Amino acid sequence: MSDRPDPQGPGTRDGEPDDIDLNDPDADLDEDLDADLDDGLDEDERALAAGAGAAAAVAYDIPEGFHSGFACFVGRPNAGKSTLTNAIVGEKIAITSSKPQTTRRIIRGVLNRPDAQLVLVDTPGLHRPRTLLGERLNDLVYETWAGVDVIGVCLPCNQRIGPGDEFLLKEIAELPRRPKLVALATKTDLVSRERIGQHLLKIASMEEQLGLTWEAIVPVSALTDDQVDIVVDELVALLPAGPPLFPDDEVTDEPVETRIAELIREAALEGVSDELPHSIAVIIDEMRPREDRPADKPMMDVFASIVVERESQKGIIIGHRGERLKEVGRTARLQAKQLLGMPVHLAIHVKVMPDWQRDAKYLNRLGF
Ligand SMILES: Nc1nc2c(ncn2[C@@H]2O[C@H](COP(=O)(O)OP(=O)(O)OP(=O)(O)O)[C@@H](O)[C@H]2O)c(=O)[nH]1
Repeated sequence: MSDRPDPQGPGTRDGEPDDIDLNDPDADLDEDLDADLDDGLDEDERALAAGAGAAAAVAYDIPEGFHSGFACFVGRPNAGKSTLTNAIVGEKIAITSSKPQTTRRIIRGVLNRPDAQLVLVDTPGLHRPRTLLGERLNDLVYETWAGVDVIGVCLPCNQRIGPGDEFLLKEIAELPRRPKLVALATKTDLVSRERIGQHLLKIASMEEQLGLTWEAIVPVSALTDDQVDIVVDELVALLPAGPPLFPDDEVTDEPVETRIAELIREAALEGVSDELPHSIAVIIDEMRPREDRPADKPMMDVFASIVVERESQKGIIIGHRGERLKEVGRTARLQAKQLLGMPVHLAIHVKVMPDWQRDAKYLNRLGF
């Protein structure tokens, strides 16, 4: 797993952004802070985790028979991969959205158990590339598949298995080093037991049809938390023996700026349609603790940009009299507050990077 460049960083603002301050800066100031801000990592552990990344084993007392490794979920757009990742890790790490193909980044979630550490990687969906962004995302997917120990193939019960699923599995079957495969019949809450049964039979028949082997076939609903624990058991059982790869108090190695950017993008995606979801990216321009705050009442200033591809899209994001952008800001601010454990002052600009999905310079700047 290679560490990708951090897309965030101060000083990236340019152009003539729209600047709408969405905050009532004092709204949160008097609330008691109940979150513990100390993440428990000492400097050495932090350096190890940040510098050496996944390759580094962290020195702990490792019980006999400990297993660790990487798993990822694949499946057609909207198959429920991100939702399942979140259900397993138990904290919101990957954004979920009803829009297909909104997962763009690789995000690792780390599940720690006494006997094992499971590192989950969330990938973009594989699709026919129409832009440079599409090509780069596909490369990222193949790279991820080649590096994991187990792939959970998500086949939603409420949709027939079709050419898209078969294409995906053929691609996996052709990998030079094929990870172990587990079939996951997702979204069981949406269909009858009879339909689940038929779906499982169809999944089983794919072994022969495509020349692959399922190590397990598990029906699961991430939404109602039905059988999520069984999915974890099956994935863990397929990991190689080895020490933990990350400190055991770390849920994800995503930089906090990236997580906040994703929260803003998720809020911005709510209620937009057609091509717009794919045109939205978010940059954190700057994030710094407010200076004049008492030590026991810290506050974070976050300056972010929502990037779109065309002027007309800017208007949609901002909405009538800025109402839509205000709502995006409010939603994202509350979630960022929860994530950081302190009040957040969030200022969002909307700016246009014309056709950024096709422009190498913009893509580099956005971290793709
Ligand atoms: N009823 C039901 N809905 C689910 C379940 N899992 C996911 N969903 C919904 O399905 C939609 C897509 O879920 P995601 O987890 O974003 O799907 P994804 O496979 O990561 O999608 P992409 O990012 O497009 O690849 C969302 O509206 C989820 O709420 C489930 O177990 N049951």
